[in-house]
Amino acid sequence: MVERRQPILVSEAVSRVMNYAKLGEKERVSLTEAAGRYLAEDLIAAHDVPAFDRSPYDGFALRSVDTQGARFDHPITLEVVGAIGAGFVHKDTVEAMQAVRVMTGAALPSGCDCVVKFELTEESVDNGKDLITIKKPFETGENVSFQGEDTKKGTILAKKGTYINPGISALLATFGYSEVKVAKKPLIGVIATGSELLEVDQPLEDGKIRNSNAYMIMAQIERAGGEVIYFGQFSDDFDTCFNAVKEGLAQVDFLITTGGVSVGDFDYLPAIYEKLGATVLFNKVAMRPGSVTTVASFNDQLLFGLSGNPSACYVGFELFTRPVIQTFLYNGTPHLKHIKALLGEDFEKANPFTRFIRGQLDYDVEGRCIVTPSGFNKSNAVTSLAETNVLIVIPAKTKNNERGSVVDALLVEEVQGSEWPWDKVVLSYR
Ligand SMILES: Nc1nc2c(c(=O)[nH]1)N[C@H]1C(S)=C(S)[C@@H](COP(=O)(O)OP(=O)(O)OC[C@H]3O[C@@H](n4cnc5c(N)ncnc54)[C@H](O)[C@@H]3O)O[C@H]1N2
Ligand code: MOO
Ligand SMILES: [Mg+2]
Repeated sequence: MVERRQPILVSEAVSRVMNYAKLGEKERVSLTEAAGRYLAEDLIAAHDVPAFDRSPYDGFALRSVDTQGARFDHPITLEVVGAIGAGFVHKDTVEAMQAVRVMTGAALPSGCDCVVKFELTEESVDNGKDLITIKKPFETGENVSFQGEDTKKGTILAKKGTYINPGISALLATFGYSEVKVAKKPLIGVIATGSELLEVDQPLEDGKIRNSNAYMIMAQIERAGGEVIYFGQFSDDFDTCFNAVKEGLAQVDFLITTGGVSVGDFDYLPAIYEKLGATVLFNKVAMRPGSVTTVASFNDQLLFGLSGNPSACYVGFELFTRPVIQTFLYNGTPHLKHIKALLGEDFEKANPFTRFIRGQLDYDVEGRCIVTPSGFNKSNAVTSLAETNVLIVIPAKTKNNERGSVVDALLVEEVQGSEWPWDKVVLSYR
């Protein structure tokens, strides 16, 4: 007799998995290696930026008070008493009717309170003295980049768990971090099961397919911020798969398998969990694709039994594995980014389960988000995944969802994500 599985709501399944999510360790890496990693500590401004008042232009620093009354027909003349490029400091205090030639980024000489661009001055030499004339008045503070105008010492600039994008790298360098404390990447093992699987470089044979899921999952792990250890593909043989899972588990933080989780004669994962003594958190979720997704816990590890069907495997990873990886990396918003969007075409099919349709996000001329299903969208589809950057949520039992209607959508390529989208995203029903 075939086993009858009891489906649970997607939100309930995610919450069961998240009960086992854990924070990872920290490690120090060089600033160069930190790009693309996640901060393990808040990034706090160690000093004001800029750290001193400076010139934003190539020109002359002077005292605004000296320019009062200057007009086109009544120019005033100042003596140029020094010249500094960026990186240098003019040592004397500038006195009345004096100016200092300053380049962009140079510290504002003491006594000066404004900068006049070269283009607004006329230069001359008289009796060996360098002079400039100015034909309009300037205000105090004009053309000055003030100390702390970019940020003040002590400001929290990025929270721990933030993805280190090029801007964060610039900030880390600004504050002198030659080494950065980042979240250690979780090590995630990948095992593909199935006697039908050919290696990628093997020619096609009758009844066989190339193993695409392993490569898809490895790329998903990397996109989610994890590190992959690939254990290979194994035929549907209980002992072979059991040993692969057992040995794999000993080396990783989390383990993903693909295939063999349903009720078929050669679907050995349920029996493997049993022999291992793992606790199955669920083995049926009210979602399509990916209803067979099974997650089990073993000691403090999680085993993700993703479906063999490519689209189901993809969706299972994004909904259940991604937030666990992102939590490990200290991201407080570990789930897929949730948005509301307009459906780009009619979607007629109804399903007893909530559907996560692979689609593409685009913007119309008014700037609205439009999400459109990507072609062939069955659970066993592989081609539609190539153009997927969003999962469109179609509520259970609804049909004739019309083009232009507002739907929930989850962005798979957005780094920072959502905190807990499931209260807002429509729930699944049996
Ligand atoms: N009687 C029932 N049959 C099935 C049910 C059910 O509830 N009752 N569920 C169906 C659903 S839903 C799905 S999804 C699949 C899940 O199957 P498994 O996770 O057990 O995966 P397999 O049986 O091993 O393979 C399914 C399918 O995927 C292909 N596959 C497997 N591995 C890979 C890979 N690495 N790369 C690419 N493609 C892969 C495999 O050849 C099969 O075509 O079960 C339904 N059946
Ligand atoms: O798990 Mo299956 O994908 O619902 O088709
Ligand atoms: Mg199967």
